[in-house]
Amino acid sequence: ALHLAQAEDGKGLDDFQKVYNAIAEKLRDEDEFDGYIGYGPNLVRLSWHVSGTFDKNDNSGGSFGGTYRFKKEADDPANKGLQNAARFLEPIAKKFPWISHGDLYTLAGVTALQEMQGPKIPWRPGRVDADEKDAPENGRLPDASKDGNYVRHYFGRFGFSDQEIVALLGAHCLGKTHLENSGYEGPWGAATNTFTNEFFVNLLNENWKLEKNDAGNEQYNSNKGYMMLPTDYGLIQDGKFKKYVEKYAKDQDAFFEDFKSAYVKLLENGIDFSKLGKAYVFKTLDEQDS
Ligand code: HEM
Ligand SMILES: Nc1c([N+](=O)[O-])cnc2ccccc12
Repeated sequence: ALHLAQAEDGKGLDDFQKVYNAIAEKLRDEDEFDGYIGYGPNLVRLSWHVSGTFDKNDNSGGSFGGTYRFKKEADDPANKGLQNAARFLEPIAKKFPWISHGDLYTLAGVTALQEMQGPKIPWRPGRVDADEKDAPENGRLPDASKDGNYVRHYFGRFGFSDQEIVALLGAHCLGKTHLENSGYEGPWGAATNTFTNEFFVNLLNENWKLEKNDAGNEQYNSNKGYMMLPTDYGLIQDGKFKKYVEKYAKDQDAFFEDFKSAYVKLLENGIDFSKLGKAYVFKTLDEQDS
């Protein structure tokens, strides 16, 4: 059965907004990380990796139990590089010991997206820390060397449509690949910490060359120094995906709307929130300054 959400007792919007603000202020303070990209993209990747282990067939994995805190999950080779995000969040967890790890990891992704000018992401608390025995085994996260059909099959495990898959991958407008983490490198120039639809614009506008990188892996590079993973590139090789790439390249608002829905679905997979009230929508730091 689905995990029943149990919100941290007595905690409401103001309490979670305080956690949001602590993360957002730390993001602003520590802006030099990763060549001045900052921690935002890394936090978004963490929120996806803790959720992407979900398997609808037995409702195992997913964000509910916060099991990324155990080495068994954190040491998954697919999670290499996310130690930075975990270290970033340690003082936040200490300052707010009442928040569950699953809620912290997902709230951190929401905070990072909103502070990087992304869409407002409705968020619900109620994930409850589980034991190490509940941590999913390694190998549930996707392989970047594959093609569009692999991506469709992979996300089928979560019940995501073609449109949801393309929208989700739009998060690759953020940050970069690091050879020492994943065996892929770049882009430096185009790596950003602002959430836009440019991943889709790049995919359609650049002329991509398949090249072997310094780790011996093939990736697509453009003469402007942009890069795409084989799985990224699969979105324009596959006609059914390509029409959504074109839609989002033309209409950033449509991308924001569809990304928001697919990202919430990703973070809430496997959890029954029906006993909770409506989702929280947090104010950005800028909205609170004025
Ligand atoms: C087919 C599915 C996916 C594959 C194969 C994939 C693969 C990768 C790889 C290899 C990296 C580079 C990691 C590194 O070297 O540091 C990366 C980074 C990233 N991914 Fe994905 N990813 C996928 C889906 C997603 C989704 C669904 C999201 C979020 C909704 C996401 C968000 C990110 C972000 C923000 C980064 C940049 C991290 C940083 O700059 O530290 N990815 N991804
Ligand atoms: N910035 C990125 C791009 N890009 O086009 O700028 C493409 N793919 C990526 C895959 C993972 C992380 C960042 C990416």
